[in-house]
Amino acid sequence: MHDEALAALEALAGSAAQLVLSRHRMAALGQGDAHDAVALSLPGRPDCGGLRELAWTRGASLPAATTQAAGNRAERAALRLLGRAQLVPAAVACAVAPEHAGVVAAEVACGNLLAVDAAEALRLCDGGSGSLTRVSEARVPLAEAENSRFVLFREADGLHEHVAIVIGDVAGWPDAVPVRLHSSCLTGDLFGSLRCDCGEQLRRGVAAIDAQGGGVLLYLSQEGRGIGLANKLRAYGLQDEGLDTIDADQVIGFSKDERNFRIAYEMLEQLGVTKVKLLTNNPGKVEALQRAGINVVAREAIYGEVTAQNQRYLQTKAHRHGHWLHELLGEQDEPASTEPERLPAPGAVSGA
Ligand SMILES: Nc1nc2c(ncn2[C@@H]2O[C@H](COP(=O)(O)OP(=O)(O)OP(=O)(O)O)[C@@H](O)[C@H]2O)c(=O)[nH]1
Ligand SMILES: [Zn+2]
Repeated sequence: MHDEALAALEALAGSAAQLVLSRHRMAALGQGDAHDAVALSLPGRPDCGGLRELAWTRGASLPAATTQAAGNRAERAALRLLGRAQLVPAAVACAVAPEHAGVVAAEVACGNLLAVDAAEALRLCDGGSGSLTRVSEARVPLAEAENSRFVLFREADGLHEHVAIVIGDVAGWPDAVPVRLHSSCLTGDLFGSLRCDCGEQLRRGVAAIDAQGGGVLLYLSQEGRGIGLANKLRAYGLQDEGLDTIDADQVIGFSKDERNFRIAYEMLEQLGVTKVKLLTNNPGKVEALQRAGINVVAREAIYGEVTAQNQRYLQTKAHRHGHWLHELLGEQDEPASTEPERLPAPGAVSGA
């Protein structure tokens, strides 16, 4: 947005613009315990540069005399839509003054403005059953698993496509199907970035599933733990200034993990897979699948290499995300076992 657009918006609505920020951005601004969305009324007439600084710049602070209120449903929906589009979750909002309602309605009627119903937007962002369509599939032999099929699923609004790589024949599998949920990482998966362990985990995951006679790898369009590549690169810049992976995401307005693994449940359901052995170090993936109703009977570790460049990232995942990486990092407070852990039945997981 630029200053003329901001002025035009205020003139059309007949009210001063507010800045709507997420709870995580508010925490980064030193305002804990905020609502999911917070509407800020700023003193003076801030320009777009000032708003942008408050939205995602490190070290910014709220001007004195700023007042804040819990975001209403439209403001919450705006942040959810921005997050879904993997943009920075910060919105400029103007309430339409009663005497401007007619002009705004006319602009909507002639197509200059798009009216979006907040409740519908929230429903869309929440996904839910039936939101995935199985679109197409083909045999794609892989170096690590020759007998592979790619099955593509598309979300209802077409923004995201996810691929199930089905290795071998999983229909009618007698026991738990080996499954890996892998969130996309362009830098690591495709280019072998040393900042993370994703590329190795991807290839080792495919090889491990093949070695076990078959299974499914879900390649999920959730770049940067769901914040998108643009924001992941912003977060990398902040990490280069000294922040860890969680604090960097918070500066841009995101939680420590923006992914929703319900999509994985729906893909498995459509593939007829209900009982799985999960290849992961992430307790959140186990919990999410259990909660959705998948029977996760075992969990197997899947490691990449620790490098000088990714060590801090992996340590943060172990210490702040609670990932099972202590053995990999040579930290002895986790049972050292190469056997799959036995897991409790769905419903028995605490907090599920
Ligand atoms: N926001 C953010 N995302 C990152 C960063 N480094 C890697 N990622 C993303 O983190 C995700 C890692 O995905 P996975 O390998 O499926 O998952 P995981 O949660 O580490 O769990 P595992 O199953 O144990 O591998 C990918 O989407 C990467 O793009 C980072 O510094 N910031
Ligand atoms: Zn990665």
